[in-house]
Amino acid sequence: MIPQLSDLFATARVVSLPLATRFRGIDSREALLFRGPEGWSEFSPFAEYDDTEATAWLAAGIDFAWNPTPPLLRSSIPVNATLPAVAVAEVAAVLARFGSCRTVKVKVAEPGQSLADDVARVEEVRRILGPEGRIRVDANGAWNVDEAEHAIHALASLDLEYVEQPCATVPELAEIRERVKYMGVPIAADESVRRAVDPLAVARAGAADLLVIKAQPLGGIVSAGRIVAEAGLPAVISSALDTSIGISMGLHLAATIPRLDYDCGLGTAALLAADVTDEPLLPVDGELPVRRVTPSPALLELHAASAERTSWWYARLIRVWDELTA
Ligand SMILES: O=C(O)CCC(=O)c1ccccc1C(=O)O
Ligand SMILES: [Mg+2]
Repeated sequence: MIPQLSDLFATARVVSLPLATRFRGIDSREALLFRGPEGWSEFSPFAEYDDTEATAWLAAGIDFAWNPTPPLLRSSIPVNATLPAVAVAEVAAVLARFGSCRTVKVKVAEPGQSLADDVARVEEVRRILGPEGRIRVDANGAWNVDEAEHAIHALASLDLEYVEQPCATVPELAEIRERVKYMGVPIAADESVRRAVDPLAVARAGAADLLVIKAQPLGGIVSAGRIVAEAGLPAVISSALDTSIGISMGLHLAATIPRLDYDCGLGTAALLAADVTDEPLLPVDGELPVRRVTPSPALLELHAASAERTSWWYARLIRVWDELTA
């Protein structure tokens, strides 16, 4: 069931949360929050996404607010720390925000940086985690196949759990996966799932060993859960740098997945310098509890987006709701 626009606007609030560390080229994260019969939910497609792409994000937000979740199979979710492409000198301080996580996802291939920067950053993470720590890297599709092969050769001695979206396209993923198979480095697909016309194409092509699954871009808990089941590959449930309310949606998705073989990328509230709740979903001993989140009125007020940005989000909500109900 899709609520009326007036039902959404009855509780809608737009917030702008400062980031502790620049991430994906942004210093603050905007989100539209609203409440339904099941509780608070989030609509936060990135600003540059068009209305068609944002439609799945709204379907997800509505689903989490209006529909009961499927049965929850666990009450706590192991999570990784997420390290933006910061300088070596900043690595320890950023990781400290996540508490003691055994797994770190390191952003690599940042525009304007070199492979040497990536190697130095991953070396520093390995030094801090020790040999038992699990390190995965995420290139956000920035390498071509040769660059990916070169980079994986340079990073492999640091012991990689997997490489997330080394290249942009499914055929490139298939090619790099074949080239590094002999090294035992698995390939994960993220953008090739959440931004693809067909999220199952990458699995069908045999182009990835595992999938990164995000609740909002994949249309919500039920829809994302179906994709995981049909893909038949291990899934890492991750955030889209959501507020604690969006993280809560991801945690509920993670709790419904029959098998969770990898730590989930849901620790990202630690990258925010402020949140909408007095009890943010920050990892403790590498875990997060599966629970809903209610924002604090004072924090909604304190972090309210400007009038101009609020109008922008309201207009976007109207357009995307129109597209969703068309
Ligand atoms: O997976 C994680 O550790 C955190 C989520 C994350 O990295 C992310 C957050 C916002 C936008 C894109 C991405 C990404 O995985 O590429
Ligand atoms: Mg990714």
